[in-house]
Formats: sequence, C-alpha cells, structure tokens
Amino acid sequence: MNGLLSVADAIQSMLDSAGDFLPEQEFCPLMSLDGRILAEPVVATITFPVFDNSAMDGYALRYTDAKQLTGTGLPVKGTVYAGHALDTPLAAGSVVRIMTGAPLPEGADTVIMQEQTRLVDGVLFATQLPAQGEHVRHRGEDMQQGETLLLPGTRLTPRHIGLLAGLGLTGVRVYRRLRVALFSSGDELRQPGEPLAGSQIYDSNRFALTAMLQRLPVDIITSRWLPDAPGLVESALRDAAGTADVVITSAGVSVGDADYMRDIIAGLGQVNFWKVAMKPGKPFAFGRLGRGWYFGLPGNPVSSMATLDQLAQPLLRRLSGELGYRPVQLPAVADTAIRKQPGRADYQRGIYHLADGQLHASPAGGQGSGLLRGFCTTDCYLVLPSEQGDTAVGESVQIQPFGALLK
Ligand SMILES: Nc1nc2c(c(=O)[nH]1)N[C@H]1C(S)=C(S)[C@@H](COP(=O)(O)OP(=O)(O)OC[C@H]3O[C@@H](n4cnc5c(N)ncnc54)[C@H](O)[C@@H]3O)O[C@H]1N2
Ligand code: MOO
Repeated sequence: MNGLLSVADAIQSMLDSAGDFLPEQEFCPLMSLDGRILAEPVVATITFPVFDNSAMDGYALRYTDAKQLTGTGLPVKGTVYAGHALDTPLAAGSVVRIMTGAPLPEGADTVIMQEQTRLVDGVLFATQLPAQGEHVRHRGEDMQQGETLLLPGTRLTPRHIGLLAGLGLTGVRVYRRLRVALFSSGDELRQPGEPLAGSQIYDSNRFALTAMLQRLPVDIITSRWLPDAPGLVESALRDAAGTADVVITSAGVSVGDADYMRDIIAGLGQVNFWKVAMKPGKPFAFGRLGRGWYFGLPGNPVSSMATLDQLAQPLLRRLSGELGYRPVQLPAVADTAIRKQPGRADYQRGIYHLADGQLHASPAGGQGSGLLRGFCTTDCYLVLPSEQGDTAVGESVQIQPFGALLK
C-alpha cells in the first residue's frame, strides 16, 4: 500500500458522509423538470390506455368475421376518428374504418391495417388475414390507476416528463437545487478577455467546472477566482460556507509552498482525506465546512475535471436526492498497448468504437493532465485498476464512455 485511499473507498466514504441528508422539497412545473430529482412517489392517476383503441389506421372488425375478408368481403359501416367514439356497436358481418388512437367500437376486437386491405365499392377485402386481437391497444396494458410508477430519488429525464404529462399532472415535488460555491485559485491565473503576461495562463478550470456543474441539479451561487492570498481565500471560503451546501475549490491542494488550501479548510472545518490513488487526480481533498461539504480539486485542468466527474459527482448527486447513480462501464479490447505503473487507478482518456460485434478502445490525445486540446479529441475513460501494470494489444480493458457531465 502507498498510503493512498482507493477510488472505491474514497467514493464510499464520501457517500457515507451524506448520512440522511436530503434537501428541502419544492413543487416544480413540467416545463422545468428536466434533470431534477423526484421527491415524492408518483402514483398512476389514471388507467392507461384509458380505453381499448387502434394502434393503426385501418379497419376494426370482429375476429369471427375475419375469414370473409378473403371471400365475399365485409361492408364498411362508418368511420371512427381519434378523439371521437361511435355511439353504436359494430354490427356483425361489417367493419368500421378506424384511425390510430380512435376507440374501438363495441363488439370489435381486431384491427386490420390499411396496407393489408383492398376496398371495392364500399366492401373490404384482405390481402393478408389479421391475427386475433391484432393492432389493438388494450385498456390498462401500460398501467392501472393506483399503481406506483416512480420512486423518490429518480432523476427526471424527458421520458419521465412525458409520463407525468400523460398522467395529467402539471408538475411534481422535487428536491431543491443544491447550493454550490466554486472557486479557482492561483496567482498565475487571468480571466479570459484579460491581457496575459509572461508567466500567466488563463483560468480555464472555473469555466469547465461551472459547465459540468450546470448539468447537475445545482445552483452555482458563486463562481470566483481567488489569488494566492491565504487571508482572502480564508474569508471567501468562510463566507461561502455560511450559505453553500457544497464548496468546491480548484488548485492549491498539493504539497507546493503555495498549496495552503488544506490548512485553511482544516482551520474552518475538517479535512477527511486529501489523497486518492487515482491518476489524474492524486491531490483531491474532501472534508466538511460547517453543515456543508468541501471538495478540493487538483489544479491541473484535466485532473480537475476528471476528479469532479469521478470522485465528486456521486456525492453531489446523492446530496441532490438522487438514488442509484453509477457510471456505465463496459469491456473493450485494447487496440494499442497501454503503459501504466501499478499504484494508482488510471483513468486514461481515449476513444472507442464498435467492430466485429465488440467494443475496441485505445488511449488518445496525450495523457498529460494539462492537455485540454487532447482531452477534446477523446470520448471515454480507459479505467485501469490500481494494481494493474501495462496492457498488451488485444487484452480486455474496462471503458467508461463519457457521461452526462462531459459529453
Ligand atoms: N511534489 C509534488 N508535486 C506535485 C504533486 C505531488 O504529489 N507532489 N502532484 C501533482 C499533481 S498530480 C497535480 S494534479 C498537481 C495539483 O496541484 P495543485 O492542486 O496544488 O494545483 P496547482 O499546483 O496550483 O496547479 C497545478 C497546475 O494547474 C494549473 N492550474 C491551476 N488552476 C488552474 C485553472 N483554474 N485553470 C487552468 N490551469 C490551472 C496551474 O497553473 C499548474 O500548472 O500538483 C502536482 N505537483
Ligand atoms: O493527478 Mo495529477 O492530477 O496526475 O496531474
């Protein structure tokens, strides 16, 4: 062991720190629900489909009459459109013209689709006989009134929003957004738009991290740059801790002479751990600030994004009320040899594709944790476990296609 916390243990210990915390609830209308976390169970307000209806444009019939469609034919007696109903039952020995979504006339049990019919002088013939019950969507086949459909902790997507609207609900109760304060730090940083002197670079982390956070159900209450001035950093973090649920800083967590972040957090709250066996991202601090949580991300741009994605995201989602988050991980064949030192789990950035029914992947874009251009050419992590060394061409490797925060 190298004294570093494993990625899995770090994530678990952060999740454990959530205890029974849940944000307050609020009502959210349908139009603003995307990405929010459901706070109440959703129970079916209706039985759906509400009535037996046609899945095709065609003709409704009694199956017992079907054989006549290839003999003398069946007369068409009327038409039924979606949103309308016939007030008389289907007479035996006849069919009714029916549109998709229209209620099945009483007595009908089968629909023949238009393309399988021929109409001659108001009499219908079939080019292919329907099966019994074909193209009928039955009342209640999707849900029965009173059934529980969604549980609290569900992250709402367009699919769920469609379902909720289909129930006639105008919105649901969700957890309020987490309040997040984000700080970049370092004397070398200038803001985009400002002139750059010789030893300076632009503050890219604050913008990349803000964009990632905006894909979670959080309110970014502060997004600021701080110079390497411990007094100023301390007062900014103290202020943030008073209002934010989560404070996130980038840089200043390593062992350099200007890496004071850990001491400041220890003074204001508590540092639970500050090193994880992960590459990129060994210097990653986690702790508590008052009733809130603290993430200290490393300064290198790729490291800051990879640690927010891999290490901080599970707890951020859990604190937002979401249950059941886990990144997608798939086996792939290594297309090139992969170099790796044992000791830290390596999240190399790469590209993947499907060939011969298998996923294939290889590192790409350069693995330097300051190389943003290369990062932009990749679409997955190659997840190489801590104890693993080099991987040979053709060996199996686990990949994680970039998820919601990076795509
Ligand atoms: N002796 C050691 N040195 C370092 C270690 C170590 O274990 N021992 N770890 C290295 C690793 S790994 C990383 S990652 C970095 C993390 O350092 P810090 O979090 O303290 O960050 P800084 O040193 O301030 O900055 C690192 C690097 O990133 C650039 N940076 C910082 N903030 C931004 C920003 N907002 N936008 C763009 N670029 C940023 C900064 O200029 C530095 O180049 O430490 C290694 N060193
Ligand atoms: O982990 Mo550092 O994040 O290797 O650059």
